[in-house]
Amino acid sequence: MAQPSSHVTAPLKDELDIVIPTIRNLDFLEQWRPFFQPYHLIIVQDGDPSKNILVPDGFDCELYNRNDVNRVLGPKSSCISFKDSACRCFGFLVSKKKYIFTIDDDCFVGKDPSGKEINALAQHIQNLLTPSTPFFFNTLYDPFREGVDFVRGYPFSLRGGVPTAISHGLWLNIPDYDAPTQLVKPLERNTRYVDAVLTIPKGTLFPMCGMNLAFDRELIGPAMYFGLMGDGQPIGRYDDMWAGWCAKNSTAISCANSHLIDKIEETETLFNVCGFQVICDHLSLGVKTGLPYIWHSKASNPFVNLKKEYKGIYWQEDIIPFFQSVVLPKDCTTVQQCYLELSKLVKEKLSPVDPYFNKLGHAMVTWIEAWDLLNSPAQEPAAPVDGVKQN
Ligand SMILES: O=c1ccn([C@@H]2O[C@H](COP(=O)(O)OP(=O)(O)O[C@H]3OC[C@H](O)[C@H](O)[C@H]3O)[C@@H](O)[C@H]2O)c(=O)[nH]1
Ligand SMILES: [Mn+2]
Repeated sequence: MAQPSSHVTAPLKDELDIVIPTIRNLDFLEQWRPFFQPYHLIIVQDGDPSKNILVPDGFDCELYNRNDVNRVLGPKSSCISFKDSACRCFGFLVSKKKYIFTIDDDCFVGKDPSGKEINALAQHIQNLLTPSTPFFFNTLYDPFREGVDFVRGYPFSLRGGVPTAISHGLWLNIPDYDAPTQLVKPLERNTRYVDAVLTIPKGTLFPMCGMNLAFDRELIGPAMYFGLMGDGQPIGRYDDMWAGWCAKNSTAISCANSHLIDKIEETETLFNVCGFQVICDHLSLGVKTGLPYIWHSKASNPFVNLKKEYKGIYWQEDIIPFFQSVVLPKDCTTVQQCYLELSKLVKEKLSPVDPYFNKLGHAMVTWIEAWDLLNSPAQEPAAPVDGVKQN
C-alpha cells in the first residue's frame, strides 16, 4: 500500500515538472499519487486532439494537445513529432522549471527486493543533486551515496566530480528491448533489481530510454530534443535514443561555470583523459544510469515496433561512429551552440545515409529556435487553450 502522501517528502517541489506523453486516460497516476501529487504535471496529449483525456482529480496539471502545440509554436511545430511518444519534448519546451522528470503512462510504482515501494522521483532527484564521476570509474559505484565512498587509488583531484545532467532510470517486468529481441524473447521479464547507480564514463554513448528519465533542464534541456518520429517519418522508437546520443554529446557547462571548463581541461591534460571529443566531453557534465526502477506494465506490439524501428537498426551502425567521431570547436560554450554545430554535422555527415537526416538536421535548428523563443526572459509562459488546465 503506498505511503499516505503526508509521509512522503517532496524535494524540489517547486523546481520540477513531471512530463507525460499520452494517448489514453491517466488512471496510472492514482498509484503514483503519494509521490507525484505535490508536483506540477505537464501532459502532452498525442494523436486526436478532440479525444478527451481523463486526469484523476487533485493533480496540478496542464494538458497540451496538438492544437496547443500548433498554436504555441506556429510553423515551428513542425519539429514536434505526431503519433509518437517523441511528442513529450514539447513538455520540456514549455516547462519553466529547472528539473524535468518524464515517465510513460504504462509505468507504475515498482517494489525493491524488500517489498518497499520505490519513490522513483526522489531517487532521480538524489541522482541529479549529487555529482557524477565521468573521468575515472569508482569500482564501488556511486561514491556520493550514503554508506559509500571513493575507493583507494581514486585521484583526490577528481573526487569533486562534475554536475549531473541526466538521471536514467530502469524498469522491472517489461524491459525496454528492441523489436527483434522482443520477438525472440516474448516472455522475458526483468526481475533483477540491481542496487546501483553508475556514471556513464566520459566518451561512452548509451541507449537512453525515455520512459523513466530525469534531467537538469537548465544544464542540458536544449539538447533533449526527441527528433522527428512517428506520423510522416521513416522511423520511430529512436526518439529517446537520438536525444541520448545528442545529449550525452551535448552536456555542456553554461558560461556561468566556465571556471569548471578550465578545471576539466586541466584534468584532461593531467590525466590524459581522452574520449571522443564530442559535445559531452567538450564540456562534460555527468549522466547516471541505474536506480530508480519503475514497473513497466505492458509490452508494445513487437510487429508494429519492428516496422517503426527497422531502418534505425541498420542506420545506427553509421550513426554511432558519427557521434564517436564528432569534434566541436572550442568556442562552443553553451548547449545551444554545441547543438547547432551538431545539427550542421548531422546534415553533412548523415544525409548520405538517408535524406531523412537532412530533414532532422533542420528540425534540430527549429527546435533550438523554439527553445530560445519560449525560454527568452520576455516570453510569457505558454498555456494550454484547447487542452485542459486543472488545479
Ligand atoms: O503514438 C503514441 C504512442 C504512445 N504514446 C505514449 O508514449 C508512451 C510510450 O508508449 P508505450 O508504452 O505504448 O510504448 P513503449 O514501446 O513501451 O515505449 C518505449 O518505446 C517508445 C518510446 O521510446 C518510449 O519512451 C519507450 O518507453 C506512453 O505514455 C504512451 O501513452 C504517445 O504519446 N503517442
Ligand atoms: Mn510502455
